[in-house]
Amino acid sequence: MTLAIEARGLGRQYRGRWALADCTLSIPVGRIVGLVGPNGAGKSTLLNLACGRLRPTTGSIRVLGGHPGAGRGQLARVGFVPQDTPTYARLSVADHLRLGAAMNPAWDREEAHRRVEQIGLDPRQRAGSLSGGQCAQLALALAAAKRPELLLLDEPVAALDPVARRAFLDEVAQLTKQREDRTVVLSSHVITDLERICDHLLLIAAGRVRLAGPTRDLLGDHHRITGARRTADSLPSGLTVVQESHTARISTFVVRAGEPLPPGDWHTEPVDLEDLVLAYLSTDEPGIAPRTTGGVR
Ligand SMILES: Nc1ncnc2c1ncn2[C@@H]1O[C@H](COP(=O)(O)OP(=O)(O)OP(=O)(O)O)[C@@H](O)[C@H]1O
Repeated sequence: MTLAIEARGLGRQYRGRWALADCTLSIPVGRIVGLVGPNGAGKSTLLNLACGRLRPTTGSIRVLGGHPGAGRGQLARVGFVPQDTPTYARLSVADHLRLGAAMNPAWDREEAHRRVEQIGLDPRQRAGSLSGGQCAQLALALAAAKRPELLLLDEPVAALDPVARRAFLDEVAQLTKQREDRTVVLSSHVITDLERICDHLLLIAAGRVRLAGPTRDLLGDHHRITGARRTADSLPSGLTVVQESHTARISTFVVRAGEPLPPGDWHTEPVDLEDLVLAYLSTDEPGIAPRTTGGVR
């Protein structure tokens, strides 16, 4: 099976400091991947490694079976919109479309014009006079019209107003419906946005992969347990305790379980994506990691 992204022991240093370390992951083609993590976690670094703008310090990364950025063929298969959505200030919107058409063999002219019209941009307007949100939308329209097999979007909706954001996310979902071998990776801090469209989660914290997999499986595996105050050791064995909190009388745990939890004197409920991400990020302090229970089942 060809993977959209496959990394083995991938690491990247900036001036001797690790931005990403020992990153091993596999992302199948055809997924919409939500890339999440706190500020400075290494998300942009990973996306830059995947498109070939950065080279690894250690390990390897393959994208659609090839080396990132290796030659025109590979570049044509991958679209990347960085966080700062670069456009050419002195060129007009129409110039950008012409440039896109000249540089991309699979350019979809109709799609590009449709998007620019939909966004309401004046083709004669120079990019330098567009608002931040309009610039971001132009960059996204260009990336989509390139019709890449893998689209990497670094916080694409951060600058968009709520209506534009919703429309954009719907368009991203459409992109993968149009072509089932198309993969989209988008980073965002707004988990509810990701929850709407993503079917795969990649959670990075402090330069390391903390959680990865199909969202449905991850949500099915995790539960919130609430009951009378107790220690994690009194829970059934084999659970991974991701997060725990206690009041004087009540204990709450977010746990990962490979199979359904046995009945007990506690209340069990599912978690949503935001609960899950926050639970993993709550264990982000050095030395605190999820642990496995060893109690009697
Ligand atoms: N060009 C650079 N030179 C030095 N350090 C860098 C450089 N780019 C990133 N870093 C550092 O690498 C780490 C990871 O940064 P990165 O931009 O990948 O994080 P991020 O998860 O995308 O963050 P954010 O959510 O804030 O955009 C941070 O500590 C950052 O300061």
